[in-house]
Amino acid sequence: MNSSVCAATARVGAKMMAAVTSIVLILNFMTFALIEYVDCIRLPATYRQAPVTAVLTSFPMFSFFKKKPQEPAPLATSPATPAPAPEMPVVPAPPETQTEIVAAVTPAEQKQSWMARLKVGLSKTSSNLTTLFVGAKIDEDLYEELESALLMSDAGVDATQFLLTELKRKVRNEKLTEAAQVKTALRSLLLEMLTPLQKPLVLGQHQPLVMMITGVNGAGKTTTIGKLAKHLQAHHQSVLLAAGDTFRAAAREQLTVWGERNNVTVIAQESGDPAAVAFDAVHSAQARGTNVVMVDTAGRLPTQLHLMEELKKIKRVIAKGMSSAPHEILLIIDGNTGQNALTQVKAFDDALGLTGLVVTKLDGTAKGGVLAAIARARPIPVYFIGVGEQIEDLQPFNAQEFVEALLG
Ligand SMILES: Nc1nc2c(ncn2[C@@H]2O[C@H](COP(=O)(O)OP(=O)(O)OP(=O)(O)O)[C@@H](O)[C@H]2O)c(=O)[nH]1
Repeated sequence: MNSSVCAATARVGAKMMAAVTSIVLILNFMTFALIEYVDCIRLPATYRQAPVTAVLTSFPMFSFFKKKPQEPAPLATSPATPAPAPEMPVVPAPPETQTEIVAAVTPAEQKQSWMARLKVGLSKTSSNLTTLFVGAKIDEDLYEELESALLMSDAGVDATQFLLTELKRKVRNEKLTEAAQVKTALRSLLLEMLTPLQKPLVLGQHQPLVMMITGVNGAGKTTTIGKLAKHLQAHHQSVLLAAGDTFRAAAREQLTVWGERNNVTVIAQESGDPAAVAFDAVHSAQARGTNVVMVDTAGRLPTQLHLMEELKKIKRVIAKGMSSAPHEILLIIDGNTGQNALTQVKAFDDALGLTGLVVTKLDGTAKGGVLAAIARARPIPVYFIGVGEQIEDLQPFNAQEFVEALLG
């Protein structure tokens, strides 16, 4: 009897303990939830949305350029917290602060995927060039096939003839007997030809470094500006953009909104005078101590002479704002335009005195040979080549990598 009373009491006690423990747990949970809620409503709305904003801004920005902004963007915008504008004299940066944008910053895996994409981009030319050496005899037929392959790769008549003549000479002088040896000889000739185009964009020589970005419509100017701005920021350079494409509807707004999202100041004006926008941008960069100014310009054909005159005017007006500027005048070339790209290089160089080229879209139907044509006719440095729309798809031009992608 006593033992059964004890057991019953123990069971009742255990149930009571469990009930008390549950109540305490529920109370704890409610208190914790209440504290979280109170904390949460005390935070500013923007902070609570921060993760969402971060996700949005971490998306590739390039598709964004072609989208219309949801709301009209303000004209001259700065990053969310505008940098103070100290009155800074314009002095050249000391040499030790000079830096080059080089591919060395690319991590190994990224480098591999870049090479893979470059190879895919140039695969058409590469397969045309490499298959003709397989099991071939060194004779006129081989040279004729090589001539066709080079012409089809957009190398143009002059570069093709030059390569063939030099190759025949090499074969004779070095007494080459195997097709594979001829291929190796071609590889070294191409490398010799393209190496002079490999020059890095040097930063830190001017404060600010002023770059004018030009090109025909749709060549990839705005996209390249976006990618370059990111590269420059990665090299610890502050960047200011001048929305000098006052022609294409919404170009200014797109650049402005992109600038806001990426903490890059954008100078824009309603006036529609690109030279005035560029002038303002240079002054603003001097006042803020910004490292690099990139002046976007509207796309134009070299045959539109009045528009080419407008470019010359932008250049002159920039020089009024800073006598040594513009320090870089870049032409953006669509790699798919074949020999027409060479015509563009010549025309823009004659009008402006180009300092560098960026060849975009080498991932499409591009054949790559146009670089050989440029090397022969106008060896202007190719600072960057692009194989896609992501930031990492724009990389400094490296002749060795390029030849490897073409000839394996
Ligand atoms: N596949 C590929 N597309 C690219 C590359 N670079 C740019 N593009 C695309 O090319 C199109 C034109 O690029 P934009 O940067 O707008 O060209 P733009 O020269 O500023 O054009 P306009 O302002 O009209 O003169 C866009 O759809 C870009 O996403 C590239 O390397 N590869």
